[in-house]
Amino acid sequence: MRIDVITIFPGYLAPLREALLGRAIGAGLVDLAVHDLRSWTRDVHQAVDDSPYGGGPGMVMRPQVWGEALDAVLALDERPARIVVPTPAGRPFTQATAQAWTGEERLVFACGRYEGIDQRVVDDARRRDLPVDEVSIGDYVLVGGEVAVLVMVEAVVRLLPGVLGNPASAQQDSFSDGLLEGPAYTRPEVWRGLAVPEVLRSGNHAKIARWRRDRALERTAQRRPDLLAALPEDALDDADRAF
Ligand SMILES: N#Cc1c(-c2ccc3ccn(Cc4ccccn4)c3c2)n[nH]c1N
Repeated sequence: MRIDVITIFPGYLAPLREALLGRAIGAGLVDLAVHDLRSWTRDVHQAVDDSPYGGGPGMVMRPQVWGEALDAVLALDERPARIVVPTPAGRPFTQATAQAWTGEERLVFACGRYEGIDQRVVDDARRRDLPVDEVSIGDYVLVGGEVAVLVMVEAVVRLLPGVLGNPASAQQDSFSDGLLEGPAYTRPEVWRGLAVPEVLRSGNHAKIARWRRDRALERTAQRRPDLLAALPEDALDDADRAF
């Protein structure tokens, strides 16, 4: 997978070259290119924003600069690309989104700042039949799209074959089966008077699996009843319902 990020703060994306993601890049599982939007400005001030039509607070990012930047970056590679625009007004980015994007050959992230990017940039891409997703990572407001791109790239890349040491980790993720993950424990057996639940030390794998499922159901019911309500009919078996 090739990932391109266009931003006025390239340094914000430096963490993508660290740790697990850095190793995925080193192993050739991911190609990452970060581009400074100001490279496509033509004025001495390298202006990327202007006042909003209709008035209102803040500034809006200029369509000319973004249009030229996207055209140029898309032309760098012939692989078909999905354009991703983080925005607080976007559709929710979820584990299902991350899973779906693992099938993409290329993702091009457009990081806005100020009050966002002139809408015509997205409209123009869509009318050229380019796939464009306007997505939000959560119901709070950030200052720009860069942090959202860090989140989304990590969520997608960790699912790519060969990235995680143990692929089962991704299968047992929170959300992967529609439930939150239950509690996890490691040595020592007793810590500050708190013991690891006995069932986890029993060696009885059926009982352990049941206990873990019950804890996941319990935690999901307590913290995210919306996820429980959204589960498909056949997602819970009789043992689950008995819980
Ligand atoms: N994903 C995501 C986001 C963002 C986000 C993403 C991109 C931009 C580009 C500019 N701003 C600031 C801004 C503030 C107010 C109204 C519009 N825009 C962004 C915020 N905020 N919260 C999320 N879950």
